[in-house]
Amino acid sequence: MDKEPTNTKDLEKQVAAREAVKYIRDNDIVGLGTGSTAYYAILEVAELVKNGLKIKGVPTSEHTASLATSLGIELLDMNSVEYIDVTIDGADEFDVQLNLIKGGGGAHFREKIVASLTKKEIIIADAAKKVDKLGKFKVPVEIVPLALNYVKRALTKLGGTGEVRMKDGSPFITDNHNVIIDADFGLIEDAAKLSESLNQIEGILAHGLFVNLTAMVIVGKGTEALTYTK
Ligand SMILES: O=C(CO)[C@H](O)[C@H](O)COP(=O)(O)O
Repeated sequence: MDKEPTNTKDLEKQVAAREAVKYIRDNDIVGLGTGSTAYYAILEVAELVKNGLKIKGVPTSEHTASLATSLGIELLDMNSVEYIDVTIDGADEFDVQLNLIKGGGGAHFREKIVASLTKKEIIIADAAKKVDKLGKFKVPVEIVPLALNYVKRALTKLGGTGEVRMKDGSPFITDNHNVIIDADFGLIEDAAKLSESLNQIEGILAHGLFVNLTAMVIVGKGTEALTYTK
């Protein structure tokens, strides 16, 4: 990925990232998201650290951990913190309630734990991610491979259809050594209810519906940052 944006969408991601890092304070523990938008936030955090800001980062994926380390950001394991002050992450969709679909990059399990530990979860996105109802983007469901067929049938019972995510001809394997089904539930009328139902299915490690975890969404629009709160 280029450090400097080469198109409007990336420029808007950078604008949102620059606005989001304004919420970081000295000595904060900072959750570091995953994906092409969170990438710009990590670059901004690294720049601030270079200029003297003292923070420790908690990564949401192996990829983010290596990127952050390579940029000189000191990291903590999520098991070693009781809370995280601010997390900056991306999303695949968000609605006016600031509920999200995440997991396009397959990192939603760690992203959800980090979000749950976080006092201020800030989502950065480009304008195209805002929807009236979640669900055009399929809901990523991370599944322990042994339970794949059981979970597939349980998803069908809930009205979800979907295939195992593939990469280069083989199933995509997450950082936690699991597989993902991208489940299509159509447009989702009640994200909280669907989230609860998915939480009940044994064999699902985490799904990509994030309900009531977000404090703020920041969207880059041209050179301006628009902030959505509840
Ligand atoms: O949830 C995620 C990864 O699991 C990402 O935040 C989400 O997929 C958005 O990615 P991008 O910023 O590249 O559009």
